[in-house]
Amino acid sequence: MENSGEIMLQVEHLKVEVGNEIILKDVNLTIGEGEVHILLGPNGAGKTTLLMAIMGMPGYTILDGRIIFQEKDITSLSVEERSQLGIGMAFQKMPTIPGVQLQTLGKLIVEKHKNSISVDEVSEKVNCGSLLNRSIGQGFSGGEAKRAELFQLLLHRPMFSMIDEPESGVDLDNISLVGIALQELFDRKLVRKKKRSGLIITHTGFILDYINAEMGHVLMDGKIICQGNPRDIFSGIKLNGYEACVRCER
Ligand SMILES: Nc1ncnc2c1ncn2[C@@H]1O[C@H](COP(=O)(O)OP(=O)(O)OP(=O)(O)O)[C@@H](O)[C@H]1O
Repeated sequence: MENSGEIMLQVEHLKVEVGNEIILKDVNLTIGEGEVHILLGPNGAGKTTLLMAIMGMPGYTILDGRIIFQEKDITSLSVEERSQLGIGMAFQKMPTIPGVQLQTLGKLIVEKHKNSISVDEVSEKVNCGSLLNRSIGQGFSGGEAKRAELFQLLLHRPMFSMIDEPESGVDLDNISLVGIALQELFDRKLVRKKKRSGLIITHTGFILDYINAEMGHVLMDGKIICQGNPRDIFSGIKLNGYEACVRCER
């Protein structure tokens, strides 16, 4: 992946409240065009909160700071407006929509985005064929829900994709499918040289075997306390735990 030097997303001094608790205190993050960044941090650190706040989900109140996407201040825009600008997300827990089949949603996304790629083509990539005529999310196992989320994201192909723990609940047979699908999502050669970017939460680092991520960030205590080469950060954490990140604070 190349970086043209243009900034895709900038998060400045972000302070976010969820359910009367301040979860993010002062988050700063810059992601360039064509870059994929990895977000690490212990359970409860606020990784999902950061993604939800960038997406503009209700319940994630921004008390201070700004979110700039492709030079536009999106801090007060709705989820729909952010989605129209090119921000998309695969959630950690898939929402359930009884009565709406996954393939119906897939076809709507294809129509809306006038994609050349078909529902069947994408469902094959993430092994979703058997889920297409089921209600979205209803009774899906953890791994099925994760693959269905990626199915929607691959059809949507946003300029900026956020993915919350793509590996969680996915079995060993399907994990390489997920890795390859994400590799393709960020492959600019396949998308008319558009420099798509992403932010991926991972606990296992599996995605680093598939995507040459530019940067890793560690979120702890409501702030990004460490950033750098994702592989170095990940192996440091594996060896010494997140407490070593607090001491390191590079
Ligand atoms: N509605 C809520 N009310 C109160 N606290 C909340 C609410 N939603 C989330 N939290 C708290 O916010 C903190 C951050 O949660 P978040 O899901 O962002 O963490 P995370 O880093 O993604 O964790 P994990 O690695 O376990 O997925 C947690 O302590 C969580 O309990």
